[in-house]
Amino acid sequence: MTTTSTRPFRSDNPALDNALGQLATAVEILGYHEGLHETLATPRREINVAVPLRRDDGHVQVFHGHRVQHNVSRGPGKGGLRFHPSVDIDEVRALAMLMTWKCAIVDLPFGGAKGGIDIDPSEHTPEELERVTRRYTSEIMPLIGPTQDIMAPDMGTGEREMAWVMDTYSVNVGHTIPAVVTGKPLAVGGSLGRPAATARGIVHVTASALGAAHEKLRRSRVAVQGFGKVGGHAARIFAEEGATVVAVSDQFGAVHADGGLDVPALLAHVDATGSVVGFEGADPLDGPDLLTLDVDVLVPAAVDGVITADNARDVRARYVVEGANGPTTQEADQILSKQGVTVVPDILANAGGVIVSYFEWVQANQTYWWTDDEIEDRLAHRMRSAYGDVARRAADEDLTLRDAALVIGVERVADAHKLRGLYP
Ligand SMILES: NC(=O)C1=CN([C@@H]2O[C@H](COP(=O)(O)OP(=O)(O)OC[C@H]3O[C@@H](n4cnc5c(N)ncnc54)[C@H](OP(=O)(O)O)[C@@H]3O)[C@@H](O)[C@H]2O)C=CC1
Ligand SMILES: O=C(O)CCC(=O)C(=O)O
Repeated sequence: MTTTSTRPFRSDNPALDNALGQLATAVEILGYHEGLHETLATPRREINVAVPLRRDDGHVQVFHGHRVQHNVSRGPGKGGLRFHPSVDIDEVRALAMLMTWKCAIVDLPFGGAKGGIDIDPSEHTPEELERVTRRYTSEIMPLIGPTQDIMAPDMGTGEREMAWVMDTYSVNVGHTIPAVVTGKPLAVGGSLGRPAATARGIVHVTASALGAAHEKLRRSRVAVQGFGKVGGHAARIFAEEGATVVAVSDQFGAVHADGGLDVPALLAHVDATGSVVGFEGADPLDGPDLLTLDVDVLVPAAVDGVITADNARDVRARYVVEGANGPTTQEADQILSKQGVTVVPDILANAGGVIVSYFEWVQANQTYWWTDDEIEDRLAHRMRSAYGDVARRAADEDLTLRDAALVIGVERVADAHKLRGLYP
């Protein structure tokens, strides 16, 4: 199903326009009226804050921070904090909307939220990043909390930043509140399994998608764009599960080995040098060329908007499993669908992270900690059953996996609004 140029709720920002376009598609399939569409398209709460930073050399630079709670009808807002120079309010709105559908698809008692600061972490010392993180947290204090809005890592942030968020919030409240943020270090109430959870979930849904076509993960050839928290763990776990990881990339370039990369050696190379580039035993490749390699599975796990109308026809992978949020434009999605490429959409494929964040929040609220096996089994169950729900809906209604996932997520959120009395 396509959306028309006359659809309501558009944006000049490509990421937000894409997210609004996806919502419009779901609304059209579900036959919702415009008032409900507008409710679902409109962020519930937003805060924009100035984040002045005293640099180590004494001068002051002001960054811009945002936190958007797109929807809270199913529970508190949930979603990551991004540090990237491209962050603006519209990008954060788009990412918050994706979180709403994602949490609903995997049936978590959360709404969707996201935050970000327009800062390039690679240009700052840990001391500067700590001051920025703490100032941002103080500025958005009125909006966040363990029953209001719970942060987690996203691009450019990690366990370290989450510990600073938790500490700043707790110091302001007067006692330690681990459940205000997930993706924390284990020593301050983090959960086993969270660092690799998004990647593990990606591997589970890839196995499910291949399995549905009687194909095996261990016979598949995989390319991964991005080698950070999602892409790095994904490449490692794919290789551990017996798949052949033929290429990976980061912002500096890509490496390719037709017979398969030695992923542990590559991880060690990145630890030592800061990039995949220059890894011995692999050929250099231009970053964008990774997207059009002849592989079974392509995992975009870096930035948004990388598969577009310009390169979608050149994609030779049979499965695109979206580790990143919003890596495929709507036009590209339609091209891939016509080419018979199975796209496992972001809101399903990368939900493993927020699932284990939910487990972390539950554990923090109970102050009782689960084992690795308990977390892994529960993650596997949720990912595989969500994949089953989406695949069944797609088959029953002749939809792509993306449209089926959107329809399930949007419907669950709309049902919550209806049950709470907003709509007859
Ligand atoms: N972290 C999580 O739990 C979740 C993350 N996501 C999504 O996954 C994506 C990646 O997030 P995450 O791994 O956490 O972020 P990280 O910051 O940990 O890693 C990002 C990676 O992308 C690379 N990169 C940046 N720009 C490009 C580019 N133009 N081409 C190729 N690679 C590039 C970076 O390269 P370099 O190392 O050189 O900087 C880095 O390897 C984002 O879209 C995020 O929203 C989704 C669900 C959960
Ligand atoms: O773990 C979380 O709460 C959210 C992770 C995230 O930002 C995402 O799934 O995009």
